[in-house]
Amino acid sequence: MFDHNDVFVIFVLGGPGSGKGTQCANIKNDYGFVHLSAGDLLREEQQREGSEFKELIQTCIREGKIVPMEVTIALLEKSMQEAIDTDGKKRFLVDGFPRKMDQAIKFEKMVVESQFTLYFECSEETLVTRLLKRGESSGRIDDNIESIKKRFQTFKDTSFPVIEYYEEKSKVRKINAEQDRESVYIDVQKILDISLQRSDA
Ligand SMILES: Nc1ncnc2c1ncn2[C@@H]1O[C@H](COP(=O)(O)OP(=O)(O)O)[C@@H](O)[C@H]1O
Ligand SMILES: O=c1ccn([C@@H]2O[C@H](COP(=O)(O)OP(=O)(O)O)[C@@H](O)[C@H]2O)c(=O)[nH]1
Repeated sequence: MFDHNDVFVIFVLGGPGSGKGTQCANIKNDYGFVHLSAGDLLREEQQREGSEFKELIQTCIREGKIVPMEVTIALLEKSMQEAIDTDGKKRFLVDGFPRKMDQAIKFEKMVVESQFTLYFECSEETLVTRLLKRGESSGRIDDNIESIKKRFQTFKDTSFPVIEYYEEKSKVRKINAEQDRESVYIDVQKILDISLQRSDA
């Protein structure tokens, strides 16, 4: 368990293809955050020789389902500890997580409380266009129309309630992710500049 006064975590949420990874790369560059994508960590674990979770992860990702939280939380916590041990880095973007209420509760109880959630809001029409385009080169088993529809359903039924939960606690910073990449990043920077100043104070 980390102390939230010492380890600073921002959750980055939004529908599939809303630009979470794209904007996290910008933030990592300019603000020195460690970027931890839950989806990337799961894909790495799925490729890892000897992993007992290979099939479970592959099936969940293809079907747009949420991998049981124990697996994802263990991967996130391990990566956080490694970043702290090797670089002394203590600011984390946790991208694409928590996607289910049980994950949110467990992570904040067992790992660290989040500062706030950046929420990239975008229409399904825009998301589907971006994901199909990404699918031309991503090689991802879930960037096809059948998986995309399932991922949208999971987002609405399972992940959106997490955003509502944090909204009730006034811990959501919403961004219009419909705009071009540069405009989205301008809005991201405005939010971060205000929030980081506050936390430095
Ligand atoms: N603002 C934007 N406008 C148009 N395309 C975008 C924008 N942001 C990201 N993309 C593209 O859309 C796809 C999904 O973005 P990505 O950052 O991978 O989203 P996520 O991590 O939320 O799934 C990628 O191919 C990315 O290059
Ligand atoms: O905490 C997480 C994050 C991701 N995933 C799985 O990984 C997939 C891809 O997630 P990622 O964030 O990489 O991509 P996105 O769908 O947001 O484009 C999801 O559909 C889930 O099946 C999961 O099970 N738990």
